[in-house]
Amino acid sequence: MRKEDLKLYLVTDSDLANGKPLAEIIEAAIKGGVSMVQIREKNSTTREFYELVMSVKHILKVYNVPLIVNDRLDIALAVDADGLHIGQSDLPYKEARKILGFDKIIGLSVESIEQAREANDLDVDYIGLSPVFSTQTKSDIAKPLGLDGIKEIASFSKHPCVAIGGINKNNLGSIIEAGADGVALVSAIISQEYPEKAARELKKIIDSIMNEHIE
Ligand SMILES: Cc1ncc(COP(=O)(O)OP(=O)(O)O)c(N)n1
Ligand SMILES: Cc1ncsc1CCOP(=O)(O)O
Ligand SMILES: [Mg+2]
Repeated sequence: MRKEDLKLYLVTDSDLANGKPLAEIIEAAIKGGVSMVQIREKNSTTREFYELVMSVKHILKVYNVPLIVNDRLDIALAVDADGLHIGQSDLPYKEARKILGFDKIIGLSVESIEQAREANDLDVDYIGLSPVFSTQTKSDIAKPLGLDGIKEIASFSKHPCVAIGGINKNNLGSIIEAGADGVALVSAIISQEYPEKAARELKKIIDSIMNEHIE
């Protein structure tokens, strides 16, 4: 995985898609600049989750965008996904790595400074700083890390960092300024009438801030 893949990371939730097919939203979002996609289904059966991933897999392949499965190692294996995202209550990282091997991407959520320090002892591919702000999209969230939390974690973490939770076009710039390598979003893309336009707008903000820092 390249660090750049984390820049604009789409996390899906078909319950928030207003009835639109997820494949359509994903393709539009990729055209707008999404660089990585995680399929996250909290209210689906195993079969539905599997079939959903299979139905979008070819799109990600065509655009060469990594496909990550949330929570479910079995589904990640069954669909031969590029990787798996796990949190602090999911399968332990070491077990997931043993089964998936080092060719696959494994992302781990950290919900505190302490967990981010512990993650420095693991060879995860990236960490998800979760949540940065409060959000309606996920009910069981930890206390928001805020921009200060992102700044602190980015200063010592040896892993690429992607922030998640309550991110939109108005606060995204401050997260990149705080040192995150990217942002992961659900509603700011999935629930929009024009996901391509929404993604393009978000990508433009990220690029303008990152380019400022290079110059
Ligand atoms: C990129 C990214 N970061 C954090 C999370 C949250 O994972 P987790 O804490 O396991 O919560 P659920 O998503 O499983 O509800 C994520 N999914 N993606
Ligand atoms: C999956 C997840 N993990 C932490 S917050 C969150 C939901 C983010 O959704 P949104 O981008 O709509 O706030
Ligand atoms: Mg999880």
